[in-house]
Order: sequence, then structure tokens, then C-alpha cells
Amino acid sequence: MTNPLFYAKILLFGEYGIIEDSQGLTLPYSFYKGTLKFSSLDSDFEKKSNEHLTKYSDYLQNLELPEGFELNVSKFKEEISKGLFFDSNIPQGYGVGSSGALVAAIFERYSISKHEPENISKDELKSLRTVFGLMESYFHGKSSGIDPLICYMNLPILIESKESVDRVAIPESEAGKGAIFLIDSGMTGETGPMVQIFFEKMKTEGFRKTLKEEFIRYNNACIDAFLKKDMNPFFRNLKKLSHWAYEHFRPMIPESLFNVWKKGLDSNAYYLKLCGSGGGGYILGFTKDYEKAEKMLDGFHKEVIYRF
Ligand SMILES: Nc1ncnc2c1ncn2[C@@H]1O[C@H](COP(=O)(O)OP(=O)(O)O)[C@@H](O)[C@H]1O
Ligand SMILES: C[C@@](O)(CCOP(=O)(O)O)CC(=O)O
Repeated sequence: MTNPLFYAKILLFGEYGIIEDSQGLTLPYSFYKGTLKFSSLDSDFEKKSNEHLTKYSDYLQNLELPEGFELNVSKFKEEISKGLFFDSNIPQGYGVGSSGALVAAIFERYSISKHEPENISKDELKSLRTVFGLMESYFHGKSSGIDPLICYMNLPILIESKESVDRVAIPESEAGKGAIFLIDSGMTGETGPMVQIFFEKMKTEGFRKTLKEEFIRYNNACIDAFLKKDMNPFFRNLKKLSHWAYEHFRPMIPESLFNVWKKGLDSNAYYLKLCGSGGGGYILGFTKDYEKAEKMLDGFHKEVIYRF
């Protein structure tokens, strides 16, 4: 039997806001995926992945999980010694959840109690999120646990607040002129340092105030409008969100995209926002006319993730 596949994820809305109790919306992204596999570890990638797993298994061995959750770490270690690696094309440090997919795959294979994603209640989702948060913290410091959760469930997830997450139905993608797309900044980013910059900014009262009164308001309004497919308020709030990030999330915007970020705001042809913590990796773009936006963003590598 082959092992299950775990997909990349896209945090469409909620980066940083979810740390401060905003809503968030996250989707599986099946273009990239990973699965646990055995091999003779001939390639560099396989060898390196296997080494990562060895280090991670040491962390898991010392990790206390909440009651009712336990991982069979000795089986994990035994399988690592037999050539286990995570066969994944999810780019690392790109904000699309390579470590989340890995955590979900490990949990699926080594959790002693079985959890069927189809039958999980809202309360169990909350406990799973806590477990995943602890497991994923190894990779980039404190983790919200959302990445492995979405990956494990393989369904869009609405983050309602710090305490509460639920499954959500996303409007069907359809062949229209509009698109949501990823732009490659051409460099990797690291979540830990970016989150640190965010907390540094949070020490200033002015920043806390604008985050709460503006950023979180636009963010939540975007989610609301997107789920209702209410495209005019959606784009109105997207513009505000993009402009706010241009002013206040400057260190998180990869330099290679700084000018085109502004160009989108000035022309209204498209709007850019962070995709996860930023600093590198992918940035998200939204446009009512992809053909036009694509021409304006000539030379950048793009991937369309949703059409409307
Ligand atoms: N295929 C893989 N095999 C082993 N470890 C992996 C693999 N993919 C990702 N990882 C682990 O996840 C880390 C990257 O996770 P992270 O820094 O959170 O970035 P991302 O935004 O891609 O999740 C890597 O440094 C590595 O430890
Ligand atoms: C920046 C943050 O809000 C979103 C996650 O970012 P990333 O998808 O791991 O790059 C951090 C977090 O909530 O864990």
C-alpha cells in the first residue's frame, strides 16, 4: 500500500492577524505534495531529508503531548534507520507549509490513537491543532498548528478566533477573467525572524492600534466577502489590506517585489498581499483581469491558484 499524500497549503488571509485573534482562511494547494517513503537514500535530497527526520525524532521523543495523544516514536526511529524520508516537492521556506505537511504525515503514520479526518468534531479539531502546534514548534518556534491541521484535514479551514477553527466551503473556482495567483519572490524566507519583527512592532502602541482597527478589520472583511463571493467589497478591502501592508509590513515584503506591489496599488490592476509570514517565498496576488495583470508582472514566475 502506498502512503497517503499531504498537500501544501496557502494561508489566503490571516497572517500575523491570527496571532492577535483575527480570522484566517487557509486552503490546501494540491500543486505541491509530499509523502513518507523508504529508499536506499542515494540522492542528496533523500539523505538530507532522512537526516532531518533523525533530528526531528529526537525532539518528538522528548515532547509531552496532551492526554489522549501519543506518538510511536520508537517505530518512527526504527523506520528512519531503514531509510525513511519525506518525498516532497513542497518548496521549503516558501510559506506553503513544507513542515506542516511533514508533521501531518508523521502524525498520520505514528499516532497511536487513530483520528479519521472525515469524522473529527469541532472540539477534536481544537485538540488536534494544539498537538500540531507543539509538534511543529520544532521548525520555527511557536507555531499556531494551523499548517499541519489543514494539511491533515485536506479541507479549507476557517480560523474563527484563537480558540476556534472549523471547516468551511469555498466558492467553486470558475473560468472567469479574475484570478488569485502566487508570485515567486525568488528567495526563501524564514518564519521565526519575521514573527520576531512583528512582536517588536507590537511593542509600539500606535502599531497595535492600527493593526487592530485597520489591518484586522480589512482582513476579516476580505474573508467575509470572499466566502460570499461579494467581489466589489472584496476588492475594496483587498486594496486597503495591500496598502496597509505596504506601509506597516515593509520588512516582510521581499525587496524584489516592492516596486510591483506599489504598481498594483497605483494602477488598481492587481493587489498584492503576504502569503504567510513573508520575507521571501511566495506573495499572493488578486486581480479582476489576469491577462492584464500578467502583462504588468512580466518576468515574475506566477502560479494561478483560483479563477473567478
Ligand atoms: N522533505 C522534507 N524532508 C525532511 N524535512 C523537511 C522536508 N520538507 C521540509 N522539512 C523540514 O521543514 C523545514 C522547513 O519548514 P519551515 O521553516 O516551517 O518552512 P515552510 O514555510 O516551508 O513550512 C525544513 O528546514 C525541514 O526541517
Ligand atoms: C505569520 C503567521 O501568522 C502565519 C504563518 O506563516 P507561515 O505560513 O508559516 O509562513 C505565523 C503563525 O500564526 O504561526
